[in-house]
Amino acid sequence: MAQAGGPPRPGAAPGQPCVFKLVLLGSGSVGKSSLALRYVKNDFKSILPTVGCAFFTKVVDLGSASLKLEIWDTAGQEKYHSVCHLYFRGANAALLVYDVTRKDSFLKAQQWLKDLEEEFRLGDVVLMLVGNKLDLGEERKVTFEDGREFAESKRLLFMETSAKLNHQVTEAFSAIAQELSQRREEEGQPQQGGAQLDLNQRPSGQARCCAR
Ligand SMILES: Nc1nc2c(ncn2[C@@H]2O[C@H](COP(=O)(O)OP(=O)(O)OP(=O)(O)O)[C@@H](O)[C@H]2O)c(=O)[nH]1
Repeated sequence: MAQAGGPPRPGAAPGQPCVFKLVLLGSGSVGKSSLALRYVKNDFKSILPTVGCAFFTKVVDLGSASLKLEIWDTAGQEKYHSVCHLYFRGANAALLVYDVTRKDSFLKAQQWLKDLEEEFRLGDVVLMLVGNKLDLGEERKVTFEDGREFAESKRLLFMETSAKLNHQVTEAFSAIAQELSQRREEEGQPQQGGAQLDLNQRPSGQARCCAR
């Protein structure tokens, strides 16, 4: 099980990409691990339910800059719910994942948003609602409009994906990375680490540049 506080964070050399923490949240079996696996390794296979949290990293090349995503894949089973709260501390972004064939998972994603509201000022975190298992369209219980309307009402990014068919998976993570990068630029922060880094200043919701 990954540690809630994250891996050790040695000081890194200037010129390294900024590091952003992204958490995957949602009910059990909605496809969080499959989305992470598809994105990081372009693979799809049978996966055991996550215990606690799994951890992936991916460097994203945005052309003008690159950034490193630390992807925290939390366990969706209800018995791990309270533990998951430990993992989203310090997150810069969250994917709220539901299964388009399961209404309960859509409602659970909404509940996760409420939990996040208690932990963060929502504007400080990039949030995306993701309806996964789009390939099971005939069994769909949550319409595209349901998802889009809820996302719009809460000012979330929104996408429907299929980890199985590799549909919109890279696009979803890339959209998050773009938004993180854009916000960073708007804050006037460098995209690469360097002299402006203040290692003592690490408020929640801010990217950590070269501090890892
Ligand atoms: N048809 C279809 N099945 C999927 C898709 N994504 C995941 N699955 C399947 O759904 C099941 C659960 O996937 P996981 O990725 O383990 O789901 P999870 O949300 O990480 O589950 P927990 O670890 O319990 O939180 C597995 O059998 C996957 O193969 C998809 O896009 N389409």
